[in-house]
Amino acid sequence: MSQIKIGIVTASDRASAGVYADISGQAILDTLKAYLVSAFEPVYRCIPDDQQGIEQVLMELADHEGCCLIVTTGGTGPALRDVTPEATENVCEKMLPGFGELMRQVSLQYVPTAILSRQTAGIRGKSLILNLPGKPASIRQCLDAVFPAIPYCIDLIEGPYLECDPQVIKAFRPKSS
Ligand SMILES: Nc1ncnc2c1ncn2[C@@H]1O[C@H](COP(=O)(O)OP(=O)(O)OP(=O)(O)O)[C@@H](O)[C@H]1O
Ligand SMILES: Nc1nc2c(c(=O)[nH]1)N[C@H]1C(S)=C(S)[C@@H](COP(=O)(O)O)O[C@H]1N2
Repeated sequence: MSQIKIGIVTASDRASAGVYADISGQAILDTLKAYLVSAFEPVYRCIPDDQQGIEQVLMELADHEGCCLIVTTGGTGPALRDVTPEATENVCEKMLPGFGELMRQVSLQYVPTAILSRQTAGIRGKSLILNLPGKPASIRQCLDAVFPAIPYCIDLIEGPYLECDPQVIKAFRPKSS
């Protein structure tokens, strides 16, 4: 059986320069480890908020590393250097706007500034790319909301079968008739 690979991409000028530790990238890894019973290999990158650089990393993780899921953090807001959604749209063939809609809706329970995130998701080949905000606290809040739909989405794009720990998160797969 081939190894399940999941990409974690932190887009942050300061984290990539070592000004602060990348707590959000680590939070994504910790959350995925808590959710998944399936063994997976994380493929991690921490890079500046540069659109071309983000696009290159997303393409590398999707096309060469074969990640079935790539979770990004940071660069989703309105600041001049926030370009992660643009990079995501540029490399994806299909967008899945429902992910961003649900994450913003849930995030509003925590912060009124949730509406400032342009976070989205899309498909490149057999990879699902998902944007999360940069704030460490947002990682679990957003993933708890959307992760139940992710294993089935990966089934639909012919990726590996992701098995979750039902005590932690319940994956939803519609019954086949
Ligand atoms: N990867 C991260 N690890 C730890 N803290 C983060 C991370 N990203 C953001 N934060 C925290 O959230 C705050 C607001 O996020 P902001 O969007 O400004 O970060 P950023 O995108 O990393 O910024 P920049 O790219 O300008 O360095 C930051 O000041 C920092 O305290
Ligand atoms: N769940 C959650 N969503 C959130 C936040 C948060 O703290 N928690 N921060 C918001 C803020 S303050 C901003 S500016 C936007 C974009 O953040 P980013 O540019 O770091 O991606 O995400 C928003 N979404």
